[in-house]
Amino acid sequence: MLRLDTRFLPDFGEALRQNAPRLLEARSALLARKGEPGAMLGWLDLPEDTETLRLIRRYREANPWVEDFVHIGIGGSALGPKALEAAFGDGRVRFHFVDHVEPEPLRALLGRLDPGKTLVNVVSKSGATAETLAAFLLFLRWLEEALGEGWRRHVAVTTDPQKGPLRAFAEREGLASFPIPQEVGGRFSVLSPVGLLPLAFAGVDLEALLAGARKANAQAQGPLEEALPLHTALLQDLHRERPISVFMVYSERLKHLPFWFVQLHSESLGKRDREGRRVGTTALPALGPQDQHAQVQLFREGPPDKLIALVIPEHPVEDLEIPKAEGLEAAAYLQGKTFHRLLRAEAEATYQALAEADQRVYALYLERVDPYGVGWLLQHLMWQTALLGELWGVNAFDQPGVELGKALTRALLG
Ligand SMILES: O=P(O)(O)OC[C@H]1O[C@H](O)[C@H](O)[C@@H](O)[C@@H]1O
Repeated sequence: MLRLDTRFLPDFGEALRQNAPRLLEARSALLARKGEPGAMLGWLDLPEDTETLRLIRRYREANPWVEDFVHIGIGGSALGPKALEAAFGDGRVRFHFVDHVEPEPLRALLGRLDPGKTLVNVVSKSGATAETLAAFLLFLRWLEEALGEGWRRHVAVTTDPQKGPLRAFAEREGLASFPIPQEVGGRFSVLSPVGLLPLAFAGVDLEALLAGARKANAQAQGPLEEALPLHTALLQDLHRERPISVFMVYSERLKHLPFWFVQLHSESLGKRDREGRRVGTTALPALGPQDQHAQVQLFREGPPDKLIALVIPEHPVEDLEIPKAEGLEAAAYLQGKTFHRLLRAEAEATYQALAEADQRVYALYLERVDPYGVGWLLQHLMWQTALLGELWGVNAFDQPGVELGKALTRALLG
């Protein structure tokens, strides 16, 4: 269950009423394109895709020997699974996310792995991303040297269903491969095999994850009063003149989630609109309670250039009591309380303190940090982003601005 709280934004109810026609129009415009080739709305259907789930399950069961899982991919091909594995992985398979090209950590990783017990999963929609291909070549050589012809069983490829160099390679070598549906872009792909395959090896409850995402889909398409993504899209829209959109999550397990959101928000919305104007707000990742001791000073007393969204878990999955001890009177107020109660109190205190400093802040209450709740949150945020694309007149599903950097990298390498 996901719940929006706007108690410190008393003007929001009225704004929602006034903006209802715009919001409903944005949703209709988005849904009207569903099914059109190139509309890139395939992420809407991923939570329903039980066939892919079945294939992934079967592959996981056929490979019980895997002890180390190397996930090679970057951006949308890494950030979602990285966030969810950290949150919900059962630790039985060790995960290694290779979304960089720094030689020292690559060497160190190869040095610690046993090729006979390692599955190398290469993930790329385009099949042509430099960082991903470079790392894949390295791991391919390493597997071939250690295992000879047997290397093939140690590689899985997740890429475009038809196009691209990795698809061609997988077919030629007869490798296990999984499709990223054509109509699903990288940063909207966490519930496709991009996320599902690694998370199956991490022991995550995939059904619950997808069931949560289906709830977000249902809510988003329901009556305006219940359509939460329309509400948070409006909150972001009303504050678009504030250049910074803080995404602060009160959960250690979800510590990588803000980085997934940063790509989703920034790459989808930071671009030129149809009139050529530059639009977008800068997503700033933050974590509670750690950032209470780092960024919250700025959020409270710094310039009023931010909209702050707090994600706050309402209940723990499992709680833990803070023990009592003699001779530590300073901690007396903590003793006998639970850790969740402390976390919640800190979140509420920050929420209130920010509002009292006249900062614009709202909260998304997550019933529990579990796959169901987080599946819901992820799909909610994808809806929010897609709706903002409509409201701001930008195509939320392309990223023309990153192409020049890629071309220049190639040129520099000769
Ligand atoms: O999945 P890939 O095709 O390898 O792309 C990986 C990432 O790099 C690209 O440059 C895009 O900016 C991202 O949107 C994408 O997620």
